[in-house]
Amino acid sequence: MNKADVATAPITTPHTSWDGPVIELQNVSRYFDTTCAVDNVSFSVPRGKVFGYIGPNGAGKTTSMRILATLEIPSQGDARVEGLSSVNDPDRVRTRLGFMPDAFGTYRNTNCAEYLDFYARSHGLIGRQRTARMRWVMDFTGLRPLADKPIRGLSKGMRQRLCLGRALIHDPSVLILDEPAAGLDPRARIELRKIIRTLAADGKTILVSSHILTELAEMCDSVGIIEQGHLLATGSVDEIRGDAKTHRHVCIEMIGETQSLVTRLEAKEFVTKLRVDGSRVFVSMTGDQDTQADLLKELLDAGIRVLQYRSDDRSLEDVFLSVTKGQVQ
Ligand SMILES: Nc1ncnc2c1ncn2[C@@H]1O[C@H](COP(=O)(O)OP(=O)(O)OP(=O)(O)O)[C@@H](O)[C@H]1O
Repeated sequence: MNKADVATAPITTPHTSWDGPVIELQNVSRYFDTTCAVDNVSFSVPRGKVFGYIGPNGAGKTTSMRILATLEIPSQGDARVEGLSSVNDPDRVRTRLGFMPDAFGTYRNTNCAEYLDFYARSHGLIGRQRTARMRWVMDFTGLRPLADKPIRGLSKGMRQRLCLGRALIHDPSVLILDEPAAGLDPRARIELRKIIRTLAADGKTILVSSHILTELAEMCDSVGIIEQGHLLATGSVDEIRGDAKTHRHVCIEMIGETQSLVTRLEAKEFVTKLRVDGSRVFVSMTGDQDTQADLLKELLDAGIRVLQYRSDDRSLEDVFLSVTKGQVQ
């Protein structure tokens, strides 16, 4: 390929036709002296999906992400990007992934455009290809009006965008985002969520960590909960919530004393748990939405004066608290 061909080549890194898991951790462990930061962790993410990595401080999220990003060597196991080993093939892995670390290290005297240009050059982008890629990243992240602004003058939200832009500059097929929403205001978080979903819709495979669990619920196709290096649960958000399709939690608020309602509910085989709090009765039950709707009809037909009848599905926070022990290492 001559120089002119390179300059007019499509602005994408070559993506493989790999159709296996795009991200894969296989029995990864990492020790720091006696601390086991990551303990035999395995999970995989298919192309175009977003995997949320949830855990308290010191759980091992950053260490696992750094291993995948070729910045840390595992004590055991392997991490793979499009089938390539982060341990044995780090150079090729780096061409396929963009890493947004939780701490933003910058050269403070540079401006946004210089910063992105530096990373574009580091990835070997040249000529019109580099210019076009820079333009795309600035437009996508909304940084174009700030191109000449010194980095030291950027808000937290804009810094995060710049850091994401840096991770995207070489058009990687995999993105690893370590706590990208930390410190952002609500609007910036919503915007970040949209950006991540847009990138996934474009075929990028994304591993994102957060302490902000409800954020992950909306953004991720599947999640993993990690604590003290152990992956405690993985699955889709519904699976993690405890099979929401077959287990339901309903809050019934009524006018009048609750005893007649409680007696009626206790007689139901599908009711597994009851708790009364003033005029409200919290019901755990097996069954689907028809079971839930039929119960409401029965209560109304029986003359029970229902004021409110609402699903009280467990939030990810509840799941997180019940799965983890609150231990920090
Ligand atoms: N370079 C290192 N040397 C020694 N211990 C380390 C090192 N890196 C991480 N650890 C330890 O490994 C454990 C996991 O840390 P890690 O940063 O991966 O957790 P995390 O889930 O990302 O936490 P946070 O949410 O606070 O960033 C912690 O006990 C941490 O102190």
